[in-house]
This record gives sequence, structure tokens and C-alpha cells, in this order.
Amino acid sequence: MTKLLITGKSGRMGQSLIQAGTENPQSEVTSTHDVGEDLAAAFAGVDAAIDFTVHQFTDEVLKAAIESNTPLVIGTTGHSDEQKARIEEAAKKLPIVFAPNFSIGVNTLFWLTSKAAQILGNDSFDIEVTEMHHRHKIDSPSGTARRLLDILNEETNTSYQDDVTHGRVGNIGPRPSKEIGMHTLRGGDVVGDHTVMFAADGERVELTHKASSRMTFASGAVRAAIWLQSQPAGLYDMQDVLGLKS
Ligand SMILES: NC(=O)C1=CN([C@@H]2O[C@H](COP(=O)(O)OP(=O)(O)OC[C@H]3O[C@@H](n4cnc5c(N)ncnc54)[C@H](OP(=O)(O)O)[C@@H]3O)[C@@H](O)[C@H]2O)C=CC1
Ligand SMILES: O=C(O)C1=N[C@H](C(=O)O)C[C@H](O)C1
Repeated sequence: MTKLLITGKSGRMGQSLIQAGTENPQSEVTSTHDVGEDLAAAFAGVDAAIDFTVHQFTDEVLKAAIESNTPLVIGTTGHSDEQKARIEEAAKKLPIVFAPNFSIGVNTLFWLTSKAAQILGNDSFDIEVTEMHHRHKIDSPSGTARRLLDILNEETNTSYQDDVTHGRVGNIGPRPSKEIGMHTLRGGDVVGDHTVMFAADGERVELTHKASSRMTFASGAVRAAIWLQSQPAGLYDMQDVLGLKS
């Protein structure tokens, strides 16, 4: 039985994670944490911690995990490159799964996006990405969209800095062929929609994933925490947990 700490216990994901960790026959939620509570005390005696909170809290979580030698699952998004580097550093001491999306469907979308970009390329096909989330989401683009852009950049020899355009306004002129458009939508209670579009003269391919329940992310994160129990220190993502890399 894997004893779990869930941080952000009152949050949307915190609530789903408590449910998923309780329902999974291989895990139990023995500790929770929220703003203002003692984090070191919350880490005492658990086998793994799952953090879906805010990026500003990640450094504190890493410190407490290292001090208590506790494997960590990080689902929080919105980190800067410097914060991501600190997660990589911590993973030299601890096993950490850090993933922008824990659903099996989105991890399949990552794989499909890579294959589609290899086949279609960005010469005759124009690539655009859209994401839509609920009105409360504070980071943009979503962590999942950032990962999709990383995949597209890698497959098309483009870069996030030079080739990704966020929205368009004004007299923008014709579309540069290498450009990748990124468009964020926010509204209502949308759990999480992502589309990668390849548009050419005469045809269009659209790869879309729509999440309708946060339990898909939560049960994936609990599965990752259980999987971490048998892993050495290192930085992993959900593709490792699902065996999609081998
Ligand atoms: N990787 C994945 O599969 C997924 C990732 N996410 C990501 O998870 C994160 C949380 O999303 P969601 O649950 O919707 O957000 P919520 O706003 O609902 O929850 C955030 C939680 O973090 C707590 N919190 C806020 N500030 C701090 C702080 N400084 N220190 C400690 N705790 C803090 C909040 O406490 P309080 O309420 O008291 O402020 C709350 O419990 C986001 O980054 C989101 O993008 C979401 C879904 C899937
Ligand atoms: O904040 C959310 O809700 C979500 N965040 C993740 C992201 O930023 O990609 C994953 C999911 O789409 C829901």
C-alpha cells in the first residue's frame, strides 16, 4: 500500500487526487496539505507526494521532498525555465515524475502529434495549436500545449522563441510557412481541450483531445506515484510510467 501526501487539498485537482488515491486499491491518502500548514510535518511517514498547486510553491515542495527522501509527482504547470532546471537538479537525488498531463489520452496525443509532424512537416502544411480551459486557469498556454509545441518544434526544426506566434492581431501580413500559431481560449467549466491542426491547400488534419473529468488526470498521477516506488532517482514523465518510450 503506497501512503500518499496530497498537497493543495482544497483545490480542484487536490479533491480529485484525494478521491483517486482513496479509490486505488494500491494506495491510501495518509496526509494532506494546504496553504499555511506545516509542510515538513505533512511529508513525515509518506511513501510519495503528489503536488498539483501553483508554480510558486514547487521550490518548497522540492526542499521538503529532498529532506524527507520522498518520491514526488509534480502535475503543477506554469514553471519558468529556471524552475524547471531546479526540478531537474532535485531529480538527481529523488525519483520525480513531472508531467504537464497525466491522462493516457493526452499522452497518446503527444505520440500522434510527433508522428503527424514527421509525416506532414511544415512546408506545405501550416501548424496551429489551440487549447481551451475553464475560466479559473491562471497560466497560458497550458503546460500540455507547451509540451505539444516542444514536440512540434523538435520535429520541424523550429524554436519556441523564434517560430511560435501567440494569437494574431492587426495587419499581420501573409503567414510565414515555418510559423506555429498558439491560441488560448478560456471560459466556463471546460476541463481541458487541446487541438493540433495541420492545414494545407485542399485538406486539413486535426488531432483533438477533450478531457471531461479531472479524474483522468488524478488516477494517472496516483498510478505514477505507485510506479515511482520501484524507480531510482531521476526525472521521469508520464510516457515513462505508461511505457510509451520503450
Ligand atoms: N498535470 C496534469 O495532468 C494537470 C495539471 N493541472 C495543474 O495543477 C495545478 C492546480 O490546478 P487546480 O487544482 O485547477 O487549481 P486550484 O486553484 O483549484 O488549486 C490550487 C491549490 O493550490 C493551493 N495553493 C495556492 N497557492 C499556494 C501556495 N503558495 N502554497 C501552497 N498551496 C497553494 C490552493 O490553496 P487555496 O485554495 O487555499 O488557495 C489550492 O488548494 C495547475 O498548475 C494546473 O495547471 C491541472 C490538471 C491536470
Ligand atoms: O489547469 C488545468 O485545469 C489543467 N492544466 C494542465 C495544463 O496546463 O496542461 C492539464 C489539463 O489540461 C488541465
